[in-house]
Amino acid sequence: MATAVANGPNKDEKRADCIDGPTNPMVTPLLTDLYQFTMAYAYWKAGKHNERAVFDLYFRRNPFGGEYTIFAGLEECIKLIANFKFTEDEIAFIKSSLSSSCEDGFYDYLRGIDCSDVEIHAISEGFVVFPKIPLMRIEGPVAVVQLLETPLVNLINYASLVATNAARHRFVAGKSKLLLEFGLRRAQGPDGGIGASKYCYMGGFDATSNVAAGRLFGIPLRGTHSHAFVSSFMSPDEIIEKSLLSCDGLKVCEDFVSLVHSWLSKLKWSQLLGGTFGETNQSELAAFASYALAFPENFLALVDTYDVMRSGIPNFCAVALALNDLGYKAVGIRLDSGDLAYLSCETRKFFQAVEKEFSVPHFGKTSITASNDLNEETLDALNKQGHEVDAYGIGTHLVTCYAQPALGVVFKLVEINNQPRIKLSEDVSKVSIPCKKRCYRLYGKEGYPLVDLMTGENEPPPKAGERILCRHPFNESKRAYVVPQRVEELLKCFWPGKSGKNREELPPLKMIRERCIEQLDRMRPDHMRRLNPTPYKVSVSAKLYDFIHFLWLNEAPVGELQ
Ligand SMILES: Nc1ncnc2c1ncn2[C@@H]1O[C@H](COP(=O)(O)OP(=O)(O)OP(=O)(O)O)[C@@H](O)[C@H]1O
Ligand SMILES: O=P(O)(O)OC[C@H]1O[C@H](OP(=O)(O)OP(=O)(O)O)[C@H](O)[C@@H]1O
Ligand SMILES: O=C(O)c1cccnc1
Ligand SMILES: [Mg+2]
Repeated sequence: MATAVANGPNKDEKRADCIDGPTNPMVTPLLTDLYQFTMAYAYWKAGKHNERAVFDLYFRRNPFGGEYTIFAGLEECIKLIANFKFTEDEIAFIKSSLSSSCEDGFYDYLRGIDCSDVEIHAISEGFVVFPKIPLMRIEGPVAVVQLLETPLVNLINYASLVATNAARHRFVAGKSKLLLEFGLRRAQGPDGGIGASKYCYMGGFDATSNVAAGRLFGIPLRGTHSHAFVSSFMSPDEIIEKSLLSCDGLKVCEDFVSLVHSWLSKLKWSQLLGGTFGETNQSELAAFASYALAFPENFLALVDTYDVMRSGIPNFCAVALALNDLGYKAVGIRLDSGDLAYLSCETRKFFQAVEKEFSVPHFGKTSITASNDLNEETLDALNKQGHEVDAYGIGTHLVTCYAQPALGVVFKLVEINNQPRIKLSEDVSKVSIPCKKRCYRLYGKEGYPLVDLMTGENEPPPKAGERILCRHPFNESKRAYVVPQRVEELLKCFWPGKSGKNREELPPLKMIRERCIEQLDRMRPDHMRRLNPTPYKVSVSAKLYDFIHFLWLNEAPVGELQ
């Protein structure tokens, strides 16, 4: 074990304490709404800026018509908090943006602030979460925490939305399918593209085509080729370098293209396949042969440029069989148009016939990737029809969150100077839940989470085996006694400020992904189904219920009828 240096922490300890800045350098203290600065000034002017405030960050409704959400984006929030400091340039810009009547003392104040006195409790990233439960509780000097509202909401909103979208696509596709995120070109700008790759991986995708995201986050990279590559070839005569070394390195095939041609003839005249196709497109054959020469160990062909069954599939098989002669195993094909259920089944039959006719073991299992405007509904339709797809490449609908463009994350004041605060609304679902709270997940005897429970900060925690009354926060008649088998505290300290608490580690992305998959597996199936899922119960303790309603009556003016 390393021994500590007398004058402070040793190198390892120092490194553990240092948190890099946000992935996107645009995430600075200026990435906020102007009104956060005007409020900060007004707090400062009123001498209120150091009042201790507690804000909850939460959302009101699960996205995509579902009953669950994946919490994502926390690491980037902590990276912002850890590095929150204004530069002189930024202060000069704020000064130029606020009224000239704002006093200089405010800018001295801004110069001095950071998040060393801010305390953040949060649910762990990758957890399944539900409406109204604080995902993060942010406590600190009111002016500082107010400045954090916009960037924190921004960092959580899309991250959680797209991670949930990915989890939902995974749910429909099934565990055995390979899911590839292909969305960069369609994402909402570079940050949308990078964020989509990170959080789709977190939500259960296997790989991305986004090279920058692969480098930044260590996400596995995968890809095929495009129609342009196929249509860029005119004929097999174009291929100059035709030799290919066998997989074992022991022999050289001097003319791989001729070998491919000979296989194409065998396919055409074979007993099982004869008559299913005639002349295939020769420029496509040239493209496939070239790709195989470039990547003999990773040959995957896009087969729909001209005609899937009459050209793409026979051409692919000819190249794959030629590769097989040299000891290579072709990876598979990608379908990017047409009826994906029908074409995948026909392709599978063709592969199985090739396996049988030419005794090529496992050829029937050659991988079929499908793409083209896929979304939850099309995946579901394919399942219902029956298909033979092994992998999906999904772009536009996944990364743009086409089905729902935003998760309504909000940031509400729940306490100031130890005084609970409430925000009332005509719409009960928008009434905020006051007080600095603790949150628990109560598990039932079958191991499923039963209910999430919010209590006041100082209430005794629920205990396994002890009956506790869980109440709907606003509906008097909805309540239930729960005897939890297990109790899990949800909010953990991710930024201790000056509290002296231990800080939770920020785990690597792969670990968050595993946690997310495990969390989803643990949910009761009726909460997860696509059609009419059962809402998960979110509740408050009896004491908190009484307090909410006391405060509500206290703050709401009594109407007068005339
Ligand atoms: N069997 C199927 N059941 C339901 N939807 C499917 C099925 N096969 C494909 N789809 C979907 O139908 C849509 C077909 O779209 P579109 O008509 O634009 O494609 P296409 O004409 O096949 O291909 P392209 O225009 O790219 O050449 C896509 O969203 C695709 O995902
Ligand atoms: O369909 P998405 O889910 O967005 O997935 C990514 C798509 O991007 C590529 O083609 P692109 O859409 O650029 O061209 P295409 O529509 O002509 O195939 C690829 O072939 C997929 O179809
Ligand atoms: O690798 C692919 O096949 C790919 C990548 C991005 C978009 N469409 C397809
Ligand atoms: Mg497309």
